[in-house]
Amino acid sequence: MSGLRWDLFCQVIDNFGDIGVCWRLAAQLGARGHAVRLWTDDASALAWMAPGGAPGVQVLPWPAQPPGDGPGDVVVEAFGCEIAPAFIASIADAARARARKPVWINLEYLSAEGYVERCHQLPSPLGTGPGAGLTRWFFYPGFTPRTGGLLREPDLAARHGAFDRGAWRARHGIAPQALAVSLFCYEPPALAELVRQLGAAQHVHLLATPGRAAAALRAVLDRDLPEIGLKPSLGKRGQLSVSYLPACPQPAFDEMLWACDLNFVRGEDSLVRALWAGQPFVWHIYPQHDDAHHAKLHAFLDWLQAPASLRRAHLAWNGLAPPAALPALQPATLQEWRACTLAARNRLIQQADLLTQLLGFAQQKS
Ligand SMILES: Cc1cn([C@H]2C[C@H](O)[C@@H](COP(=O)(O)OP(=O)(O)O[C@H]3O[C@@H](C)[C@H](O)[C@@H](O)[C@H]3O)O2)c(=O)[nH]c1=O
Repeated sequence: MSGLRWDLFCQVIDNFGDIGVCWRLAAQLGARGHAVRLWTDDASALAWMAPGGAPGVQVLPWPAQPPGDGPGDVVVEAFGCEIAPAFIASIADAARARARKPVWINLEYLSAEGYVERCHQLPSPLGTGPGAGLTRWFFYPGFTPRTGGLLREPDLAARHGAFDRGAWRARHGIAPQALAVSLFCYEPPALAELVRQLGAAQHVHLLATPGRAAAALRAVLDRDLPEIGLKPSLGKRGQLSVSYLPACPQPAFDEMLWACDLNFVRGEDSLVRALWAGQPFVWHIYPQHDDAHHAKLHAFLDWLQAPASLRRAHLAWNGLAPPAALPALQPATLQEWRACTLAARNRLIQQADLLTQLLGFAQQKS
């Protein structure tokens, strides 16, 4: 299906995942010949995440009024954001006037929990208000064939295959024998434990992403671990090399995950990218006040078929077990984690990607 007009709505709660996922979706729609209006209340992160924009994608401020030409063929509210009643009324008008009714979709957060399969593609008919008579459809990303799948560009494997890992590492000053570890996290309780471990090993290069991860690392190094000598070069026992990276565009962020031997990722989008990268990873899940993220983390680890040491690492990293539960990062352990990631990636590659499924769904419901 090509040439549809899409309105994609994104409210940024905090961090970068809301806009990060919406941008990937918008850019992929644009690449497949669709026209996208990405409406957001905070486009600031796109300045570094997508500085060049993308063909077919227009980024617009959150609308006070619906656009003069009415809604697109497909309207997507990402992550339960609520569009204005006036826009909903314009969907209702278009549904009456047009031969092809707009399809209204609520794109949900990613989870491996069982409710996702049960709720994926369920309708939510509106009985009252400006949208009375309309149906909004729930679309759930997920890890299994009975969900909406994950975002995966058609050329991702080819780009990954053509990636020059050695050149990337040399450009970033990583010694050939070093264990390169990327750090994208919130404030993990076991960060000091990780840094202590890495500082006691030989040839480790830690790459800290900007923002909360870099701040958390700096705090740990200043407060808890002043004894760890940080040197710009590797080679001496007990020395840890640290690079503080600048914010980079999404494709460069992906390359960092491909280049490292172990990735610490967080939230939603970088978790998916870590799976595609095929390297060992540890996920810092977005914490929720009611601890709902505990069940979500366990469901993901079950789906991942995480070996015991990887499960322990996740529990320690997310504060569900004491920091000392973080396993030693021996080569055999990392090898086991890599095998687990690759097996998971193989399972996922058999399934249709999110955009293909979303296009099919929109076609079916229009
Ligand atoms: C550090 C960095 C990140 N990124 C991108 C990668 C991702 O698209 C995005 C980060 O998003 P995530 O990995 O999802 O992590 P996050 O923690 O930033 O986002 C989170 O925000 C919360 C509000 C949501 O509820 C969470 O589910 C989650 O999405 O930033 C870059 O492109 N360049 C960079 O240099």
